[in-house]
Amino acid sequence: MSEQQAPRRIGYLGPAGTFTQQALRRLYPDAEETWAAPGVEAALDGLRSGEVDRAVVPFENSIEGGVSSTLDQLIHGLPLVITRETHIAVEFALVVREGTTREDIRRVSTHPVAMAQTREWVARNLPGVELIPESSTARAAALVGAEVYDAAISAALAAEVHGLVVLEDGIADHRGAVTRFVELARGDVPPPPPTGADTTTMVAFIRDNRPGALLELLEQFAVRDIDLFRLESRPTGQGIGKYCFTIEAVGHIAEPRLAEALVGLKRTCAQVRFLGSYPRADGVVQPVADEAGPTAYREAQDWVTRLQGRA
Ligand SMILES: O=C(O)C(=O)C[C@]1(C(=O)O)C=C[C@@H](O)C=C1
Repeated sequence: MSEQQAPRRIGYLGPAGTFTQQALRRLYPDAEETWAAPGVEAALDGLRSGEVDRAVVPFENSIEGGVSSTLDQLIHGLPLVITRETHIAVEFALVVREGTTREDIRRVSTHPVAMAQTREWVARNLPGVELIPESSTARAAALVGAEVYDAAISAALAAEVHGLVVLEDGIADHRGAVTRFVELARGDVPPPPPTGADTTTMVAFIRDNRPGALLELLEQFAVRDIDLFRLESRPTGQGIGKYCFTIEAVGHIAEPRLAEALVGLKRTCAQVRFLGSYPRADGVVQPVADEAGPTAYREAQDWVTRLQGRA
């Protein structure tokens, strides 16, 4: 079996009981060797150093948008690529030590993305409590067990894992929130074959900030009939106003239109980082106009080749 089919060891954002662990179980129902990393950065460091062969981390939340801690780790450092994704419905519970009542709660902890999704509920139901961010919802739960906090906002599963009880269930501000998780591999792993329902993720650093620079970048996709479904700017860390763009497009690098768009980006941007082509979790196939399909590209390329007198 190739390395791509059978990764040996898989890292994930731990400890046990995170939503990320649920994503890992969905992606690897029979995983034998897993490693609960203490944070996204540690999980990706472990992947880069070869300690694990794949890492599963949160990437985007339907309420909060891109998970900055993950995006920022992918922008710099040894290249990593996304090879798969999955969506998990996030349902939060307020978990406490046995015997704790609402009146006892002073300090509540959770992951910042979970905090953003439950802030209104907390303000309404636990006015005046102190909210403290932790590296994951399950770590917050573990620290409730260790009596560092009075309550955590986590998956109900985390209560079970860390010897706590659920005081309130279904506490989200917005029903139906979903988090998208990705499986990452080291940058030399080739993309999985195209399925017809694929996503390509990349990061572009524009050369200099001038009028029309972003439009020029977007043109690479527009003229090739490529649908973009997420465009997010992140600071490069190189000074105020220095940003790069995370771009997510419908299609696979094996398709000529996507490959050409990447050629265009590479020519016109200061730097481009390819973050993978992989199957969409929802399997939705978006139709491609005839003139942007592989046959049109092949015919046009053959025509140019003939004109060049090379065929
Ligand atoms: O802390 C966890 O349990 C995670 O898996 C992380 C994470 C995230 O980063 O978005 C996952 C889902 C929820 O939206 C909140 C937190």
